[in-house]
Amino acid sequence: MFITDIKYYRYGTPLKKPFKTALRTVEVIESIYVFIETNYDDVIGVGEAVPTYVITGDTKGGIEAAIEEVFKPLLINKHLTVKLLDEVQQVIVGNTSAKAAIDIALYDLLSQEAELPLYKYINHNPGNKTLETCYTVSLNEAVEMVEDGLKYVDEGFNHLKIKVGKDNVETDLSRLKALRSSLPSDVILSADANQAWDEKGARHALKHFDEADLKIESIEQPVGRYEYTILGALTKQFNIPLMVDESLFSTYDARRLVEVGANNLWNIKLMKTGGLHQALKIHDIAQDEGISCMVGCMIETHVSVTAALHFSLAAKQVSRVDFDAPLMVVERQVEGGIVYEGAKVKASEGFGLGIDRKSLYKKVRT
Ligand SMILES: C[C@H](N)C(=O)N[C@H](CCC(=O)O)C(=O)O
Ligand SMILES: [Mg+2]
Repeated sequence: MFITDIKYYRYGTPLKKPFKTALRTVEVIESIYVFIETNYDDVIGVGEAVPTYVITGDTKGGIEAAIEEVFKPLLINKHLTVKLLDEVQQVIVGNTSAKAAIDIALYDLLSQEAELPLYKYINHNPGNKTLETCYTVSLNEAVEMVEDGLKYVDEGFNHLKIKVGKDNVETDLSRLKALRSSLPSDVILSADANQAWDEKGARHALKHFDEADLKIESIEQPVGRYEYTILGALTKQFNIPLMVDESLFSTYDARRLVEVGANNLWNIKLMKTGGLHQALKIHDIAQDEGISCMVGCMIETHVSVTAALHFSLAAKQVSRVDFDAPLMVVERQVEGGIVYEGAKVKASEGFGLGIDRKSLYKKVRT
C-alpha cells in the first residue's frame, strides 16, 4: 500500500457551554481533520489536530503549513511502513499537534492493513481494562460550578476535575468546599491549575490545599511548563499528589521529570507528544519508574480522542483517562470510534480507529 495524497480540512464544532481554565476560554472546537489517501480507493487514514496554542504553540495556520510544506513532501508516494512513524517525528521540531494528526492517521492505516483495531495493533502490554473518564468543571462562580458538578454526577460521572488558579487561593478553596459539601461523598475530586502559579504562589496554594483537607485526589500542573525543578520540589514537600501535564511533551521532559522527582502522576496527551509513537516511549519511561499515568485531551473531538483511547487500552501504566471533550459538543460530527456509556469509555468494533472515515470526509469537505 502506498500514500497517494494528504487532505486536510478545518471544521468548527460548537460546545454546549464555554470551557474555562486559568489559561483560556473556548466556545468552539477548531479541528483540523487530516485524511491520508492510499492507492486503495476504500482505504483512508484519519487524524485530527487542534490549535491549543496557549499550551502547544500550534495555530491552525501553523498546523496546515506543517502538513503542506513538510508532511506532504515526506509521505506522498511512500510505501506505508512503520518507519514513517519515526520520520514524522524527526523531520521537523515542535509542531506536535500536526505530528499527532499525521501519526494518528498513519496508525489508522497500519492497523487497517493489519486488519486489527488500533489497540490490538499496538500490542504494547495489552490488557483488558475498564476505563472511566472524569468530567471537567469549568472555572466559574461557585454556584455555577456546583450546578455543573451535580449535573455531571447525575449523568454518571464519579470523578470531577475542577479547574482552579484564575483567582486567589481562598476563592478556589471556597469553590472546592462548596462542591465537596454538595456532592455525594464518594465522588472523586481533583484539581487542575493549568500553570497558574509561580513558585511562591504554588507553595502558598498547596499549603492551603493540604490544610483544607477536602480529599482532593491530586492537583495538576501548579507551575509553568519549564519549571521541572520546582515541580520536583513541590512533589516532595506537599501531601497532595501532583500530576504533571504541560511539562510533559517529550521523552526529554519525561527523563527530566524523573531526575527531579516529579513522579507522582503524569498526564499524557497526544497533542503534546505528537501522537501515539512518542506517547508509547513516554509510557515506557513511566513504566520503568512505576509512575501511574492519565491520558487526557485538549478541546478535541472524537477522532483524536478515539486514538487516545486505543493508546490507553494498550498501555499498562494508564490507570485513568480524561476524555470529556467530545461529550461537550452540541452535536456529534463523527460516527464510530469512542463509545461512552455514562463515564465508561470503550472502543467500537472495526479496524484501526473504527471511525466512519468516508462520512466524516463528506461532512467536513462541504
Ligand atoms: C478537556 C480536558 N478535560 C482538559 O481539561 N484538558 C486541559 C486542557 C484543555 C485545553 O485547554 O484545550 C488540561 O488538562 O489541562
Ligand atoms: Mg491539565
